[in-house]
Amino acid sequence: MNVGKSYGNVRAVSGINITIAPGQFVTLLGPSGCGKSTTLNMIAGLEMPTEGQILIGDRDVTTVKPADRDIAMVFQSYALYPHLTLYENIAFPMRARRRRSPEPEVDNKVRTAARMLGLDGMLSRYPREISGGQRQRVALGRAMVRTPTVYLLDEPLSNLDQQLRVQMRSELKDLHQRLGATMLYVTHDQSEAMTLSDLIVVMSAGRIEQVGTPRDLYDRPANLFVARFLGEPGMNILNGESKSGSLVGKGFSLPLPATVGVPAEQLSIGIRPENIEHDPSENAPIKGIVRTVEFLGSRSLVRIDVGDALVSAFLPATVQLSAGGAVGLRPSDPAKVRFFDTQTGLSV
Ligand SMILES: Nc1ncnc2c1ncn2[C@@H]1O[C@H](COP(=O)(O)OP(=O)(O)OP(=O)(O)O)[C@@H](O)[C@H]1O
Repeated sequence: MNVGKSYGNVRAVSGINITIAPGQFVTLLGPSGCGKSTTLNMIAGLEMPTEGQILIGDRDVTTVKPADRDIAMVFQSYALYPHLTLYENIAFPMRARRRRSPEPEVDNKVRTAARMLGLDGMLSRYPREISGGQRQRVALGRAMVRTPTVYLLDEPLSNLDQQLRVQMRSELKDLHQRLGATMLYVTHDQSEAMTLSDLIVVMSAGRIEQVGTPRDLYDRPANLFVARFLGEPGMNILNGESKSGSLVGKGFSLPLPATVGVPAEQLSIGIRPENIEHDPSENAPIKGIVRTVEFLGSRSLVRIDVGDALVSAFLPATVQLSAGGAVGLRPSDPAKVRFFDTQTGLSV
C-alpha cells in the first residue's frame, strides 16, 4: 500500500498500490527502468521500501526477511547448480531450509514437480545436458517444491529464443491453472503480459499508469501512455482543431462526439491500426501518403504520413498500395475511436 522506494535522491517508484487476489496471475508491464523489478524485489524482501507497507494475506511483511515471507522467486538468469543433477537442483530449497524436510516428502515433491513440468525421465541429468527451455522448467520446479503463497517471476523467459519463449509461455499459463497459485510476473514484453495475465499493471517512470484486464487496457486505455504503449504498433493519436463538430487537422477531419466534458480544441483522437480501413472515395476522412508497406501474409502493415502524424494501419493484402502513393482511410468502427484530453493525457 502506497509503497515507494528512493535510492538516495533517485526516486525509483512511488505510490504503488496493487491488490492481488489469491490465485490471480498479475503482471507488471512497462518499459525498461520504469520500476518493475524494484517493485517485485520489495515484495520479495530483497529491497526495503522507503515508504508504505506490504501485506501478504493479512500479514504485514514489510520488515520480514525474504526467507520468512512464504514466497518463491524465479529470475531471468535461472542459475542452476552445474554440479548437481536436476533432481538435486529441484530438491535444493527443501534441503537448504533450517528445518529440513523428511526425505520421502522431498522425493514426492520433486517427482510431482518434475511430472507437471515434463521433466520426469531426465532427473539424473546435469544442467549442461538439457536445453534452455528445460533449464527454465527446472528453475520453476525449484520454486514449486516450496509450495509458496506467492510466486514472483522476474522476466523468467527473456533468455530463451522466440519459439521456446512462446512454448514456455503456454506451459506457464497451463501450470498456473493447474497449481491455482498466485503469481506476480514482471516483463517488458506485452504479448507475454497479454496472453498470461488476469490483470496487468502498466508502469512508467516509477508509477502505475493503469491496472486492468488485458482486454480493458487494450480497448479502454486510461491515458495516452497506455494507448501508445499497448498494441504492436500502438494506438494512432491525431491532434487537431475543432470545426463545426469535427476534429480537423492536416490530412483528416473526423467527427467529435457531442459531449465529452473537455473543450474540443483540447482533444486527441485515438484509433488502433486494425480499426482503420481503406477508403478509395473522394471524401475519405483521412488522407495521406504511403511511407512503407510491410507484407504480413493475409494483411499488410501500412505506415502513412497524415500531415505531421505517422499513422499505422493493418489493411488487407489485396489492397494495392506502394510507397509514395496517395491513400484514403476511414475508421472501420466509429465506436472504437477513443478520445483523450491532450493536456492531461487522460481518456475522456
Ligand atoms: N541500486 C540502485 N541505485 C540507484 N538507482 C537504482 C537502483 N536500482 C534501480 N535504480 C533505478 O530505479 C529505477 C527503476 O529500476 P528497475 O530496475 O526497477 O526498473 P525495471 O522496470 O525493472 O527495468 P528493466 O526492465 O530494465 O529491468 C531506474 O531508474 C533505475 O535506474
